[in-house]
Amino acid sequence: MANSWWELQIVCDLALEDSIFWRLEQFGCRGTASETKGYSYLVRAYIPQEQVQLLDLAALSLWLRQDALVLGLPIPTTHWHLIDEEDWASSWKAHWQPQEVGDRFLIYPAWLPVPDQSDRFILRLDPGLAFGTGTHATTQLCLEALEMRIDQESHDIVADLGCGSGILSIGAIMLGAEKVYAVDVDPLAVRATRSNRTLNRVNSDRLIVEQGSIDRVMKMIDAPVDGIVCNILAEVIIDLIPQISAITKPTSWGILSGILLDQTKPVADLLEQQGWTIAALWRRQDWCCFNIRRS
Ligand SMILES: C[S@@+](CC[C@H](N)C(=O)[O-])C[C@H]1O[C@@H](n2cnc3c(N)ncnc32)[C@H](O)[C@@H]1O
Repeated sequence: MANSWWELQIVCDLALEDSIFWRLEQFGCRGTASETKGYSYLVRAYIPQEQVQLLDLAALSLWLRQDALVLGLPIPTTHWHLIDEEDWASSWKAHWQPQEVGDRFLIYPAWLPVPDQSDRFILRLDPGLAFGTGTHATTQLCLEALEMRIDQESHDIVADLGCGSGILSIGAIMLGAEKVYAVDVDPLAVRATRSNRTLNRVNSDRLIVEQGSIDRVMKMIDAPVDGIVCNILAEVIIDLIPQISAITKPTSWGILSGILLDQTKPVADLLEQQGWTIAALWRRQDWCCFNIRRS
């Protein structure tokens, strides 16, 4: 079958959602969707056929079982089958619906007709193969934190590290950021952010997107930024913190998400060593989001 995808179906206890999403992301899954099935939860995830062997899928299933055992939760069942590209797109799209996030945003799948009126910012997205549909707690925490940080008067210049679909960059622009520098190591994320920029009619002078990480941002900017938003995993964030400090100024703020509850201490310790104040620590499910500032 040309351009085939593995569709993984995992039936699990609701409390396992976070650890399963984390495993699937680590494994390289490109799209995920979930729905409640009675007292259980059905997670669907997709990965290109050529990227994994059957043995890899068996190993993933084992990790998911072990995670559940460690957490003392019922063991999830994992099934997989091949589907073609067209079925992948329609299957995943059928499960993703518009969603209100925070007080200001309505995240809207690109393929649905836009409502005539809304008192929210309609953030249209086709994430393609990139992460960032707004359904994940870590993304929601960032959008809500951006609502608190940015307004039309603040004229903030922002860096979005690990932009995925571009959801946070576009959200920041809608709230009033003057300019956003967005980077991602994944070329598919860069492509998705650029096409979502067009979809939301954001000028390419205001949202500058390049492949890379914070060292790329250092080359893109001509002065330190006012704010940083970074929704990656704790291990990556820890590596990035010294460079984040280097591209910010004494009045800058930061929003760091994607950090599991039991990973907060090393992140907090390093931030404090680097002269950051932790203004607030928000939690949703097992995920935490640091709202930080320099002064
Ligand atoms: C959890 S997704 C976040 C996507 C989007 N910002 C959101 O909040 O929904 C993390 C993204 O970071 C990217 N990434 C991982 N390590 C990175 C690094 N060292 N520098 C830049 N991007 C990175 C991944 O490719 C992925 O697109």
